[in-house]
Amino acid sequence: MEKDKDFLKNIIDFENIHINYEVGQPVLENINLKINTDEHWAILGANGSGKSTLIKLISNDLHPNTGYPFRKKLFGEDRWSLFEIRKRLGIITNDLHNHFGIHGKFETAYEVVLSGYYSSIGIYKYHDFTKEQHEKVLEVLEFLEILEIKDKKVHQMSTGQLRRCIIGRALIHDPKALILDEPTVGLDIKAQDSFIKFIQKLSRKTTIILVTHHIEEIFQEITHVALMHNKTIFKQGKKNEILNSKNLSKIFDIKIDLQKENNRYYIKSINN
Ligand SMILES: Nc1ncnc2c1ncn2[C@@H]1O[C@H](COP(=O)(O)OP(=O)(O)OP(=O)(O)O)[C@@H](O)[C@H]1O
Repeated sequence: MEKDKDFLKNIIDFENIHINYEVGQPVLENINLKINTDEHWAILGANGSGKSTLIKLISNDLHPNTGYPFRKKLFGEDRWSLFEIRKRLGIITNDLHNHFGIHGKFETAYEVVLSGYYSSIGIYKYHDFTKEQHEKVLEVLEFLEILEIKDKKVHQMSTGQLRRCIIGRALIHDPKALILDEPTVGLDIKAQDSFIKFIQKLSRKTTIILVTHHIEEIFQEITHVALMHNKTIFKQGKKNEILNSKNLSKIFDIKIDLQKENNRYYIKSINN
C-alpha cells in the first residue's frame, strides 16, 4: 500500500548521489532531490553547473558512483527498463531535437509523433499501430496546435514546430512528467513567449521539470526551484522562498537584482 502511494506520488527520489565521468573527478556531489507529481520544478544553474549531467542521471544514461551509499528511485522503484522510463517520463533535450534534424528530416509531423509508440526515429515496416493509436496522434497534434502542419516534413519546419512535435512524441504515452531541457533555445522573442505559454498549458496535463539558465522562463505554475552550483544542488524548495537576488547572485557568480512583476521574474540589473 505504502509502495503504491509512493509510485503515484514520487517521480524522483534521490539521496546522496555522486557522479564521476572520470575516476577522481566528480561532476555531481551529494545530490538530494525529491520531485512529486503535484509539483512543477525549475532546475536553474550556470553553464557547466551540472544540469545536463543531472538529466542523464534521471534518464539512466549515467549511474551513481557506488562508492557512496545512495538512493535513486524513479516512481518509487530502484530499477526500470529504459523503455518503461520513456513512457512515464518524457525527456526533451536539444540533442534529441538536433538528432531529429539530421536523422529524421524526411519524417512528417504526424510520423514524429507516431514514432513515440516505439521510441524510434522514423517509422519502419515492422511497426504496427492500432486505429486508436492513430487517433491519439491527431489528438496530440491538435493539443500541440500544429494539426495543420501534420504532413510537413522535419526539414521544412521551424525550430518551434519541430520542438512541439518532439514533445508530442513523448505525450503519446501520457507521461507523468516531462523534463524540458532549455526548451526555448533557438526561438526568437515572440516564439519564446508563445512557447512558454504552451508549456503552461502542458503543465495542466503533466508535471513539468524545466531545466534552464533563463530566469524569465520561470512561469507562474512552477511551484519549486532547485539551484545548481559547485557540482551540487545549492538550494531547493518552494519557488517563492528560493528565487531571490542573493541566491541567484551566488549561483551565477555575479551581482543580480531580481525582480518580479505579473508573476514573472526578470533581472533588473547586473553588476560585477
Ligand atoms: N562526457 C564528459 N566527460 C567529462 N566531463 C564532462 C562530460 N560532460 C560534462 N562534463 C563536465 O561536467 C560538468 C557539468 O557539465 P554539464 O554539461 O552537466 O553542465 P550544464 O549545467 O548542463 O552546462 P550548460 O548549461 O553549459 O549546458 C562540467 O564541468 C563539464 O565539463
